[in-house]
Amino acid sequence: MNELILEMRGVRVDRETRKNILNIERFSLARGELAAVVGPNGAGKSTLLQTVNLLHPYQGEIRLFGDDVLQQDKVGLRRRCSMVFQETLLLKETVLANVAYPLKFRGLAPDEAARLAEKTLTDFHCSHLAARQARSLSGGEAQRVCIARALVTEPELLLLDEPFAALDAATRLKMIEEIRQVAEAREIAVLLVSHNFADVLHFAGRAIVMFNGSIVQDDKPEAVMRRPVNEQTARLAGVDNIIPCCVEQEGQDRFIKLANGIRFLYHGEVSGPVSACCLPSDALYLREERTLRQEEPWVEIVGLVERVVPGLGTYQILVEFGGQMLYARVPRHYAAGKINVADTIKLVFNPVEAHIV
Ligand SMILES: Nc1ncnc2c1ncn2[C@@H]1O[C@H](COP(=O)(O)OP(=O)(O)OP(=O)(O)O)[C@@H](O)[C@H]1O
Repeated sequence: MNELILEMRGVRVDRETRKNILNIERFSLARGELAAVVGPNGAGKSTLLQTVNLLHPYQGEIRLFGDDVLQQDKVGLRRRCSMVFQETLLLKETVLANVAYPLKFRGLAPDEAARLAEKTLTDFHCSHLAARQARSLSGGEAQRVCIARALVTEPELLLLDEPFAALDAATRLKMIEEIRQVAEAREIAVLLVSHNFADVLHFAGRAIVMFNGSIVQDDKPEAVMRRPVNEQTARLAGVDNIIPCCVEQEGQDRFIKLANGIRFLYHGEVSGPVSACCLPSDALYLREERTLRQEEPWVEIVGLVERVVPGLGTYQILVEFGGQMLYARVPRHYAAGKINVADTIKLVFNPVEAHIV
């Protein structure tokens, strides 16, 4: 089994004014594992990272690098971790001095600290910024320097609290990819808080979904997207079709009923009350695009085209059926110039792709 970098058992964080800001039954992270933490505002994501970074008093057990935090020198353990925040907390000094600072703090000679800082700036493609005053940097540059400063100490655990939120999409993706490569090469375990599920899919092998201080789902990002644990998670993961539905029980069988009398046999699990049917737009096909085999239980939806949104590779078609809106992704060569607003359109899906929440 992979060496565990972080283990949490029955960890609770309370405040004077609020109990259970964090309530983690069990959680662990292995060396080199890349995990993303997602959840709505106030779910406890930052509290989780800060608690792991030993900034909050807690009840329960936290082990870092195999050691119980309460039995160990916290400074020593914290030095093996680095944390980056959404705000770029840089000192009023040069970039080089900022990146060298954590090394000097650890007692390295100034020359050696500067040498390692320069190397890290080069590794992280910002050596050209070394002599600049940190306060004069753009948001993207400053965040890049913060990441370099976090990596200069060669941490074993990197905690990233939404550091990319203010960056443009291209810079964000580039930085995420670079951090992923560095983390993989150096076997750094990473916990990344993000509100952007596309970033999560790019970066992490595991998505941790939090609500009200607790972890409600811990799975591969694609599994969270295709089989979200509840409707809110489906929205967080960007599931584009979350259609109100009801369940009809007939003997052993369960049928899902959507608008317009559309009804299909459901083979998945149903636990607790049902609010909606998640149907990713890539599970919907144009009727004409698909050769339907008799043995496959395809469900047909007839609707009216409301909008056609051009895209690279696929067009997004917004379809109205029985008062419901549905997004479908259609290959460009089927859609461009052929599907127009107010057209009647036939879509099909295989019920195995539907997921009930
Ligand atoms: N000092 C405090 N006293 C009382 N409540 C607090 C305190 N600090 C945080 N909280 C509450 O704890 C909850 C979790 O906060 P946290 O910042 O961890 O959430 P988050 O998931 O990171 O949110 P966001 O996505 O908005 O950054 C919130 O409801 C917040 O208001």
